[in-house]
Amino acid sequence: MQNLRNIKHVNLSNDWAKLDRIDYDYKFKNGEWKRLSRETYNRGNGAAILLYNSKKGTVILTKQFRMPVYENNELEGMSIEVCAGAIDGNESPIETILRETEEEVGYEIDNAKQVLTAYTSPGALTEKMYLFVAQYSEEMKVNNGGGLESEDEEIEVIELPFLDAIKMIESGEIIDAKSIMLLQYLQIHKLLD
Ligand SMILES: Nc1nc2c(ncn2[C@@H]2O[C@H](COP(=O)(O)OP(=O)(O)O[C@H]3O[C@H](CO)[C@@H](O)[C@H](O)[C@@H]3O)[C@@H](O)[C@H]2O)c(=O)[nH]1
Ligand SMILES: [Mg+2]
Repeated sequence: MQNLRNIKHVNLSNDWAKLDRIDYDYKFKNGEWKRLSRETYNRGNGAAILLYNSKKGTVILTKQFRMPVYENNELEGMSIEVCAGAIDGNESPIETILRETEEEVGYEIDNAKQVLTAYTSPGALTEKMYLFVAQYSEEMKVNNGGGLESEDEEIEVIELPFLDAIKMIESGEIIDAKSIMLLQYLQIHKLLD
């Protein structure tokens, strides 16, 4: 890029994920160069999916404790979200989401459609989320979900009417961005009544 030079990464933390301070020269539109720094947290990319059943008018969501939500004093840390997970190693987003759908909510789905991609917090995170939707039915249920014990996950699976989920966005019970985006995607495209 012609307006960027001398990029230097200074690692601040390298534990579960990586936090770097990235120093760089940035050229403003008026031609002035200035040295800037931005802290950038890298925990990889992620994939999320909203399962819906257009015959029953229902969706599948999850509920779990999220420490960052607790830390920000919201809903005792409990977060209602679509099924989601971090993309491991060489996985593709679709491979991740099929695996997470089975682990977290217990469905083996045969078709998932990627409908959106979104940076969840572009001022701070490198994370890009690949967002999917898929139809589910009873026959696709293969286990009770709940997440992996080996990863200390404790995920409640919730099946509820789509319209109730939409109301929960308005009431502030659903406050997770990727989940709001996917529920509104179904609403905009009228995939459920
Ligand atoms: N030790 C440790 N373990 C962690 C940490 N962060 C996450 N984990 C473990 O890693 C697992 C990750 O589970 P996933 O299902 O793969 O990811 P997720 O937590 O659901 O995150 C998804 O949603 C996030 C929020 O939108 C996304 O940021 C993320 O990319 C992903 O899509 C968690 O259950 C937890 O056991 C951490 O800081 N330390
Ligand atoms: Mg998850």
